[in-house]
Amino acid sequence: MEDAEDLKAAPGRSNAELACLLPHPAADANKYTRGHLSLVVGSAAYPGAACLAAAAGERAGAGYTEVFCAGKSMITVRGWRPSLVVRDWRAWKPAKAPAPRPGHPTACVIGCGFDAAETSLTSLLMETVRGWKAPLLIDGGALGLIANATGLRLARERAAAGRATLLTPHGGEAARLAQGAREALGEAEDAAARGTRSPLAEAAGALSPASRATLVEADSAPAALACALAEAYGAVVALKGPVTFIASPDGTAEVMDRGTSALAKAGTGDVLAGIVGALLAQGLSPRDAAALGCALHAEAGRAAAAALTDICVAAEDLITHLPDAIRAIES
Ligand SMILES: NC(=O)C1=CN([C@@H]2O[C@H](COP(=O)(O)OP(=O)(O)OC[C@H]3O[C@@H](n4cnc5c(N)ncnc54)[C@H](O)[C@@H]3O)[C@@H](O)[C@H]2O)[C@@H](O)CC1
Ligand SMILES: Nc1ncnc2c1ncn2[C@@H]1O[C@H](COP(=O)(O)OP(=O)(O)O)[C@@H](O)[C@H]1O
Repeated sequence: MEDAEDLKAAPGRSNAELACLLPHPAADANKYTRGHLSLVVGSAAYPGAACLAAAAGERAGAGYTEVFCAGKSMITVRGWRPSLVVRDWRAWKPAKAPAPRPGHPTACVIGCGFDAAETSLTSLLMETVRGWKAPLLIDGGALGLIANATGLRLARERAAAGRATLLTPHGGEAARLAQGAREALGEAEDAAARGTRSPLAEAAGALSPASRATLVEADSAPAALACALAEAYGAVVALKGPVTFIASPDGTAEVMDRGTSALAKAGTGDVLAGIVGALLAQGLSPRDAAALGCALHAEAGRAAAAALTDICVAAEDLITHLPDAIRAIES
């Protein structure tokens, strides 16, 4: 990896490059071949996040959209959109799900509407990080729950097993992930001082000096922070903000700067997670799913602002205007 000062994210992709990735259904498609999206979302405190992420995922092309949520959230999610398949999250068994097979892509989104203070959700998350074989997108409150030495170790074990992970933090969540990586570095140093061998110590030892420096600093630039988190957690990281940086564990990064401040409203991140998760569930790589999903989200924000003004846009409007975003990218 380059020195932190030298880090340059590649410019955003062109419409032509993105249009090639759009997952139009094949003539012989059925709901299973189009992609199965499982969302583990929506605690009792935040049923709305489940509604937004799931509806966005369905609209972004997933053939079968299944929501696992708190029992108290089920009625809200069912009432919001009858086409969603809604289950209690006690029925979520990530390790028992079949491995993805050719022609039947699948992915999971976890964390929209999790409360990071709700530690009872930690086992649900860690079981998923450990057991879910297909691509996994971690968002919202789940990012706070994975931001520790155990979470980092499990994320790295997924990467070592060839299982894809995508993290979608906002600035506050990215700061927590960096704190978790610092905790892991500290534990690794303690283990090294004791002469104990541990996977965490080896992982921390292998971290590039640039990433180490970025994680230790309090105010790292977002591009460098996205790259350092990607390397530390072994995941693609889309660090959201007025400009979004998409970084991969190999040290490459790209910018997505199509957004609008009309997007600065509660729930727009849940919509993004649903869109990107649906693209993963339709077989795109994490890097391509993040690049296309973030661009579609931003274009939907622009289309919604054109129709409604940049004052009036709310998260639901992005779902309504997703077709305009697809047309903008195809034009
Ligand atoms: N309708 C709903 O049900 C909604 C549920 N949501 C869910 O609420 C949970 C908590 O998410 P929150 O983001 O509100 O709370 P967080 O606990 O993640 O964020 C709280 C703190 O993080 C920092 N922060 C937040 N956004 C930031 C940003 N964009 N840039 C820099 N720092 C930032 C601020 O210091 C803020 O006080 C998540 O699981 C999320 O999915 C939210 O997405 C809002 C909508
Ligand atoms: N000023 C801005 N300009 C462009 N995009 C923005 C701006 N503010 C927020 N966004 C986008 O809106 C989304 C907000 O996500 P997030 O903070 O996770 O919201 P929430 O947690 O409420 O769902 C991100 O995709 C982010 O890039």
